[in-house]
Amino acid sequence: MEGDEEKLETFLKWAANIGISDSPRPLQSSTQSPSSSCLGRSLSIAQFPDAGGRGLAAARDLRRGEVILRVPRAALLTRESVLEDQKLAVSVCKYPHLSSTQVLTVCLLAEVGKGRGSRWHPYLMQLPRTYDTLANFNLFEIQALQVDDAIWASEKAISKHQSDWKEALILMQEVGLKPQLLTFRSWLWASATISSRTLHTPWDDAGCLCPVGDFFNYAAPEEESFCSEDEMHMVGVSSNCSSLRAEINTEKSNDEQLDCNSQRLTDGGYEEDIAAYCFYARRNYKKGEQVLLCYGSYSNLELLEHYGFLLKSNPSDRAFIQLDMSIRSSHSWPNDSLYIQQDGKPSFALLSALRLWATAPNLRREVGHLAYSGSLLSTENEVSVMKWLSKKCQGLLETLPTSMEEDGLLLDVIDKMQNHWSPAFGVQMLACEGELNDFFLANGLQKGDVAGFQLTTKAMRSMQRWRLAVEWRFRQENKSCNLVLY
Ligand SMILES: C[S@@+](CC[C@H](N)C(=O)[O-])C[C@H]1O[C@@H](n2cnc3c(N)ncnc32)[C@H](O)[C@@H]1O
Repeated sequence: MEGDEEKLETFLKWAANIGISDSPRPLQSSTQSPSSSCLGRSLSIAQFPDAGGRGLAAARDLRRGEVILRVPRAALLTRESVLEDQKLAVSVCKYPHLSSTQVLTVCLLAEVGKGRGSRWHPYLMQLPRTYDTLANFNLFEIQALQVDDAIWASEKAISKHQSDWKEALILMQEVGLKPQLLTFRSWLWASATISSRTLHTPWDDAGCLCPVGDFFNYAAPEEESFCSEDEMHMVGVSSNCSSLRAEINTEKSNDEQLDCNSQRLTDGGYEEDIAAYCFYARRNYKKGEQVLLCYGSYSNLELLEHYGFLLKSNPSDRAFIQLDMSIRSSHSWPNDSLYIQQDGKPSFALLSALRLWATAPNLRREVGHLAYSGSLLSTENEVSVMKWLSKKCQGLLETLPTSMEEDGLLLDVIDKMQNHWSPAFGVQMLACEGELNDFFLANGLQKGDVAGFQLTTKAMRSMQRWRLAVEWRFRQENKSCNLVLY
């Protein structure tokens, strides 16, 4: 059996043979000699323990806008490419009510079922075995999120996956998937692979699995970058970016080309004219730095739901607060625009809505245009809005079962348990005994088990998801505290 390193080596060789390349210039197939890896000219594989684990590093200094990876269409795993298998295609046609994503999920499982017979076998072999997306959370891990909205989002994610699986089961049985691939567990694995790794394609809204292109870890969009929710996300890289693309041809000088490319609006997209997925450096990188991709703008809860991680510092993160009917009926902002930002400031819409609500009803029409354009209405109005917000956040913090300090301590304890157990932090453990006990109970363990580092792989994975839940609520509490201070 191949180890992880051998699997990766086999995969990179396969990728080179199929035409995936990080060469700054397109390779001519006639002059191309077989290579042992598709990487090494612009990118290399590296480990980034605090920023996504396995990822891509700059193999040399990279300039913003330069092409760093091309993945030909033939390498992409899509519904279309898998359904070249006629038997599978005939079966899929019988179930037109299944969504494109459900069909891609079945396609992925069908390829896994082919084993070495799959043309993507080396790619499939190095995919993660497990995921930490919300749908994979158990009851204990979901409860650890503490905030109702987040608990509800997790339950919704699980029931959606269950109903998708049940609907697709008949197709999976018809195509003769092996019993272990018919299980809900396998469905969850395939769905999480698709949710966290697919890229947008202009011809299929289910997107594609893009070998090597899916090694890029995530960076949140920066304000000055052009990446926006509509333009790009892991399942939504701009479909029109080929029209913005500077030509990758040999006529232009390198510098001219780079200047053009730096005007690009996205850092990746499928390019029809060369039939390849192309990736560009979104900024300058020094050799060895991690090269990141913006999958889109996501709150931490959305990142958890679709990708199974969250960011310590996320400009798109938000905390929602419950608004009474009287507030909701006094403005016309959409509900999802009313939140507290990462820095604890109310969003533009929330502040505007509260300013209107704090105005006497008979005066609202008169000052409406000022409130909607973001203007302060009066000092008195502003003070009452801020007092209301502060009270609301304080109330929210008080309703949570744990305080921010306790959660900070708990995160510290979990980190130590994940790394090296030491009796020295037994005192700390006592402070978070309640939830720690619940973790041990949920995993059928005795507290003593951790002392000898005998936690099972399953318990370690559960601990990782529990940590994500605690960190998520800690960051929510942090926003509310910041607002109180603000
Ligand atoms: C497209 S894959 C990126 C490559 C992945 N690290 C791998 O080893 O195959 C996306 C996954 O990488 C991880 N990831 C990406 N960016 C991350 C980040 N900034 N912090 C933590 N995890 C990240 C998450 O597990 C996410 O679901």
